[in-house]
Amino acid sequence: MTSPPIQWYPGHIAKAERQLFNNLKRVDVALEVRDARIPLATHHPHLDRWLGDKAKVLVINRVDMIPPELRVQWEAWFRERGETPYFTDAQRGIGVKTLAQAAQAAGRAMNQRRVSRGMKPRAVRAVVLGFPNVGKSALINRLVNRRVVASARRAGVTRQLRWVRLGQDLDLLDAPGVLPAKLNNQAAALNLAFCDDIGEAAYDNQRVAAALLDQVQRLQRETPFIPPDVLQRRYGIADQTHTGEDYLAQWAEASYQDDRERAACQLLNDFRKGLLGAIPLELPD
Ligand SMILES: Nc1nc2c(ncn2[C@@H]2O[C@H](COP(=O)(O)OP(=O)(O)OP(=O)(O)O)[C@@H](O)[C@H]2O)c(=O)[nH]1
Repeated sequence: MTSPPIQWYPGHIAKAERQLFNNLKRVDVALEVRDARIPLATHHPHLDRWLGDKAKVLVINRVDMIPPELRVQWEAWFRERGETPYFTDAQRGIGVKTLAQAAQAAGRAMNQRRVSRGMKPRAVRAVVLGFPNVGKSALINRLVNRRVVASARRAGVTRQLRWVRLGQDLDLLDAPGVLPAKLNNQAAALNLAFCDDIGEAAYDNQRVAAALLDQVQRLQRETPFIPPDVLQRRYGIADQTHTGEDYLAQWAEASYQDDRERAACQLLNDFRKGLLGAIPLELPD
């Protein structure tokens, strides 16, 4: 039996979980950042339990990497499920102002509780959370307007954790919380690997690249969101006629003297940088 294409390092996961809980203790609101290409795979199934009664704001980042019509569909899909998604392009700062307002509004309940207990209202404390590479740091930079100056450290806060004041009523932790990988879903894990959102995992580039090609070709056949010639335009080989593995082999032979590892890395890199265009890998059901 062959091993699954993705494997995690348990030590890294334990460390990520410890850091995450450490961050969560200190905040009122979590901004959960997902990747618009794979908004389901970038959700951690335990997050809502970990958050308990803390407020959550759902951020779908990299909105520039999916077609606009799909954004409309995802928006409706999340709203049907009682969630309000905030779409952002953290690289260009799009949607970030609205997001900051939503974070502040989400923390209002905390202040109402304080006031009802006779305490003074205080600034809402927020943290940005998400899987590796979904754009957490870019989003923090945009939220703080690239001001890297941090406000005073609070007592009891670990040395590395600093708060940045946004406007009058919102304090943001200047370091994001990284969600640990979930272990038991290889289909979601492949999506994370395609997008490089998986962090400390070991995987086989050639199998992952071939699986990406299979998935792109399936979505080309089944949906209007991926142009039928997206691979041909870049690699010069017709799209629909091969399995992912055959496609990779043929392209490696034509362009890389049969070096499939190089071809696989190039393909993954092209996809991750958006060089194949806006290619979503998940669609709302
Ligand atoms: N096209 C596009 N690229 C983005 C967007 N947000 C972030 N990026 C890019 O994605 C890459 C990763 O972004 P980071 O902000 O470092 O992601 P992160 O979640 O902090 O990553 P880790 O530190 O690995 O957990 C960078 O090259 C960013 O410029 C976005 O909305 N659109």
